[in-house]
Amino acid sequence: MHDGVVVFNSGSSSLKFRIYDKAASQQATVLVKGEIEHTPNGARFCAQNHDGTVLAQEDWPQTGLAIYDQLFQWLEHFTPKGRVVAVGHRIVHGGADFLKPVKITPDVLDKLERLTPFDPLHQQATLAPAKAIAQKWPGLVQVACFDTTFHSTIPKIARLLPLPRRYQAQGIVRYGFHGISYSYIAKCLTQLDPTLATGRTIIAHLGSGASLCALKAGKSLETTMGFSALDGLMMGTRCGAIDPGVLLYMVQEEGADWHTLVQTLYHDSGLLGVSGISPDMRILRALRAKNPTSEQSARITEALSLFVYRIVQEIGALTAVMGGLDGLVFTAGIGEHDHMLRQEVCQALSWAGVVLDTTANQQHAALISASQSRVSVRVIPTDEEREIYLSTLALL
Ligand SMILES: Nc1ncnc2c1ncn2[C@@H]1O[C@H](COP(=O)(O)OP(=O)(O)O)[C@@H](O)[C@H]1O
Ligand SMILES: CC(=O)OP(=O)(O)O
Ligand SMILES: [Mg+2]
Repeated sequence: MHDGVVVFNSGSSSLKFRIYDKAASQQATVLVKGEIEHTPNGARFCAQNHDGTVLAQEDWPQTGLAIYDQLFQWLEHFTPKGRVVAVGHRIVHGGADFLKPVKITPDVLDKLERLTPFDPLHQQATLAPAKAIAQKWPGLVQVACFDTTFHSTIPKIARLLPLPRRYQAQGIVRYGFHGISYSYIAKCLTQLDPTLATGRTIIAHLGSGASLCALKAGKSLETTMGFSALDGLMMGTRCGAIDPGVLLYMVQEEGADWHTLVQTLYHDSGLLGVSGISPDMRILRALRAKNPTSEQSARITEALSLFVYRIVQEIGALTAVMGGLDGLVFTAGIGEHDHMLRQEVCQALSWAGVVLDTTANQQHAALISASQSRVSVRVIPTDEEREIYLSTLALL
């Protein structure tokens, strides 16, 4: 009989979950892993055994909170022999109060809920499984791990926003996100490439949400997301950093209220907004390949070019902050799988001494820079679930 630790990693386009074998402790042995991808008609659910055997592959009509009932039913059905001893969660915003993982209590839940205005897209969504479990199994130990934790090393001056001081007192400062992923990659680098781990490396977490982290001597020195997960790079449905004058225009000329702004900036912009088709890189690439000369493909090309342009621009800014660049790591859905995107970014970085090994890149090799490249370029699949598991274990 195995004691299991369940991990939930809610992202903006998916909910990834894992059951770890607690008996294997630090080895982080996965018993079951699965994912719920949000689709326009509901959700696509899949789960696999530790050996890759498919346990389920289903389309669910449920959306929102109803997904958790369905998922818990599946998990309960699957784990009657075992015992779940703890659940670890990715929570996006820890604010100023939560600087490291904590056990979830009603008071902690309450404080985290109050950070919802800081991140209307994720905070409620990442708290939802924790709240549902607290209701269903009130005695079960739950641990919150935060995207913001890894960035607590960012210098004070880089945290400040040049606004009137009263906003700083309200917590309106820069936090940074995707820190669970960056923490995992930083640890991988110490094993894979100690020179990069102690040098100046940019990690590009390019998924549905996207950001860059300037890692200097293993610590976060700067990152492209700031106060909220809306800042920085262009993303699947988010615009990233834009001139605040545009918001003033929307308010004044279109009468946009808070709801309209949230919808436009978080949900209707980015790759989706510019292509007018989809936020999903796989869909955009496939449509363009099918009919390269269509008007639709021209819009897709423009969206992809802007996506690359913003990454290159921000890599330039982070390189300046670090005083140079020794390494570049691609990770998350797009970073791990889209070799064309990596090639375009690397080509635009030849000024920084990046030379790509195109064959290694097409094969998604671990090291994709050529031997003469001044900058080592790597692809490291992220594993936020493992990071959450180990933090949860540490608090048990
Ligand atoms: N094989 C692939 N090729 C290109 N892009 C991909 C591929 N697989 C996933 N993606 C991109 O990655 C995104 C999901 O990334 P992920 O890191 O899982 O996001 P999140 O954790 O925010 O849900 C998808 O929306 C899609 O754009
Ligand atoms: C912080 C953030 O943008 O997360 P995600 O990539 O899951 O949307
Ligand atoms: Mg993610």
